[in-house]
Amino acid sequence: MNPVTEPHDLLVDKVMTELPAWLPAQRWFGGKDRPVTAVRPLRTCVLSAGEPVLVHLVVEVQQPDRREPYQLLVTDLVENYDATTEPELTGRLLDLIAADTEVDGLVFAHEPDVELQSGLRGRPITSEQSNTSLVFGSQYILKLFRKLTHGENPDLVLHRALHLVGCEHIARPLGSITGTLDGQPTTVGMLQQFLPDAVDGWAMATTSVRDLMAEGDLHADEVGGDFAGEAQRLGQAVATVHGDLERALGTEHADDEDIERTVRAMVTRLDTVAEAVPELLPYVPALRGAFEQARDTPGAIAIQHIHGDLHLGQVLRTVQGWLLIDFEGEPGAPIAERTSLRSPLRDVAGMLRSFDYAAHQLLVGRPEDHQLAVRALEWSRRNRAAFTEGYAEAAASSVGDPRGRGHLLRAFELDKAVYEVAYEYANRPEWLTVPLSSIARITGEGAR
Ligand SMILES: Nc1ncnc2c1ncn2[C@@H]1O[C@H](COP(=O)(O)OP(=O)(O)O)[C@@H](O)[C@H]1O
Ligand SMILES: O=P(O)(O)O[C@H]1O[C@H](CO)[C@@H](O[C@H]2O[C@H](CO)[C@@H](O)[C@H](O)[C@H]2O)[C@H](O)[C@H]1O
Repeated sequence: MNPVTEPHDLLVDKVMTELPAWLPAQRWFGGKDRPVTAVRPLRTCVLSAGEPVLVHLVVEVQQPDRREPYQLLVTDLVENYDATTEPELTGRLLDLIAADTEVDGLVFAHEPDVELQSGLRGRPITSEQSNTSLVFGSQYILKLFRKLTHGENPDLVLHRALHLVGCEHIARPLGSITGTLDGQPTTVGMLQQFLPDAVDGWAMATTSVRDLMAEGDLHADEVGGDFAGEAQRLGQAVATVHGDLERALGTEHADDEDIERTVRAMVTRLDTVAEAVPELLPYVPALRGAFEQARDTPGAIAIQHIHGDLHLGQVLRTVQGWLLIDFEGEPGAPIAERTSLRSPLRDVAGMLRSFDYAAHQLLVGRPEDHQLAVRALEWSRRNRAAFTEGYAEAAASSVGDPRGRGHLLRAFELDKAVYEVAYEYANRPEWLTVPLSSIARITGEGAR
């Protein structure tokens, strides 16, 4: 007699056949620039066996040059099988975390001293991101990491460490979901305090840029939506978080070997990206020169745990001030790099890049508009200066004033721009001009 095929087995079989076509259409899928050659299931956890079925699935996505694990939550309730869009179903995840329990090898836990309200529905946030986040009531936000990295996710590790030293610029970590990847316990979800009134820095900054662009004869400091005061406070917040990370997890000084490794990594990334994106090729010699100059930075270079992918979309303005979110590092970088000790100037560089992005994204599709280009540069310079000023005011002694670190800061900024070239090429090709035009400006004009 044939064994009875359970509804969840049928569902998983159907999902597996559709994934090669479905995955590349998802914003969070990191391999959109190359074909999916196969998808195979790695681990299945049945959270509900029927009416409707809810299955947590870890799959390995195979592409010509890589094999990467991704997390999915699937159901037979909706046609595309994606359960994360179904608030009634995702509420179950919060209930399991609140109950501190284990289902089929998936461990749901709340943080010590945290008592959670259960019975809430989990609605997905609408902004398009690298992961999928669900909001429960006005209290909690659960991030389901899409591409999985073995072990504890740095987002959870750094949030916990910062919470323990009383950091005021993060959302409190409240719980986690841990699965298993190749036998290693691996974070698949993180629950945090949700700030319902928060506005992200990108929305605020681009509103300010639009205000300036709309006022033909006013300068950035004269228009109502001037952002410089916020940029300065943001600089202070970032420096404070760096100080808190240093207190929580320590700091070291980079030796010659560390610096050499950093320069080599920047050059290697440049070569890899230039091979894939021909538009970058004309800038390779100047970029290589800028990376090699980083060796000449005078004085000791402090290294520590940092945010790793800091930009205006990773900071939230709340009534209490600025919060930093998403300490996962660059989604495209290897985990060893994302968890290594690095100069906090990398975060400063990331944020400086972001001011440049906010100013110049309005020029996408209208590169000939000289007047707008001048105004964009004015906005960017004003806010970059305000941010750096704020950072210098609050920086702990080991980090100090970024303005005294010209070569290094410039190299980090250009390295980030190279990363962005790869990111835009894979995700938003029409935005490729944003990092490319910055590279042209920075390498053409020298350090600003
Ligand atoms: N604690 C929070 N309170 C309010 N909104 C949040 C919070 N954490 C994240 N968000 C919102 O969710 C979005 C995605 O969060 P993020 O951690 O950056 O996810 P991803 O890793 O997918 O980029 C943010 O841009 C922000 O708008
Ligand atoms: O998904 P994440 O937020 O972890 O980060 C990735 O996506 C970002 C875009 O959403 C990308 O950031 C780049 O674009 C931003 C504007 O959309 C800009 O503010 C950043 O400065 C720029 O780097 C980020 O690089 C990528 O890792």
